[in-house]
Amino acid sequence: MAVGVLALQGSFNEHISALGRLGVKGVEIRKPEQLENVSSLIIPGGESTTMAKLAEYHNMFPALREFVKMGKPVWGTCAGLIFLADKAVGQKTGGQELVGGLDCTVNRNYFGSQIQSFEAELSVPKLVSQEGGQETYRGVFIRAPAVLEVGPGVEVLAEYHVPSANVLYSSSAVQIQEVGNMENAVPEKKVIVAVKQGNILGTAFHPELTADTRWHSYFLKMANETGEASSSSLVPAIGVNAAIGERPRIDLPVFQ
Ligand SMILES: NC(=O)CC[C@H](N)C(=O)O
Repeated sequence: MAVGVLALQGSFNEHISALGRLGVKGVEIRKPEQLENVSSLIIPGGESTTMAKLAEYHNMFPALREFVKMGKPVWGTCAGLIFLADKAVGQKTGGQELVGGLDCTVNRNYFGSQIQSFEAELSVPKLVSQEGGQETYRGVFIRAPAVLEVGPGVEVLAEYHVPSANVLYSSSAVQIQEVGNMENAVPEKKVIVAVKQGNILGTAFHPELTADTRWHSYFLKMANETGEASSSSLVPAIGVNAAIGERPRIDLPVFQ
């Protein structure tokens, strides 16, 4: 069965294109009944409050919760991670509905506003042990969330070392302050940016915006392990530098 991509708002086209590069068909999901035709689902990045309003308007929440509860593989990237978290802080007044299922607390805009978006090389040992390729993964963080706390069943797949110049003083409010004076500098802090709990995968960054398809391949293998996804999903990852002898490519965001 094809992989569903929630297509209410955000980077669903980019996910579909990344799946396409792995030879897998992504199906746009906009209505609850369309979830019956897919065995796994990607919830893209975007803006979670807007996405939640659209999901509510289209009566998607009960079907999405049911999908997660049934143990079908679901991957949330950025806003999608917020959707899947059991708890989110830093929400707009009035809050927003969440799908939940992932035993963690996220901070919606942990790293600050849009202009504080960044890219970073992440250490991803689990991903590399399964997918191969280069040791690090280049995460694109766009007004990104971070995971503040995880429950016992949640595996941490990647952490980001917040540079000591950008010290986060509060975990519940968006507050990144520049430290001009080294006397005030506090030690580098780590925050969780990729998690897995059973068949739920969450990444605070946007793998759909880079040419490195290892996270998509990782998710497809999760989906295949449940025995429900189409066998065509079993294709190797095309990680950056994965091909022997290939010169390192500059992994610019990909819009295809
Ligand atoms: N790039 C993203 O998906 C950003 C998510 C954003 N922080 C939100 O609240 O929805």
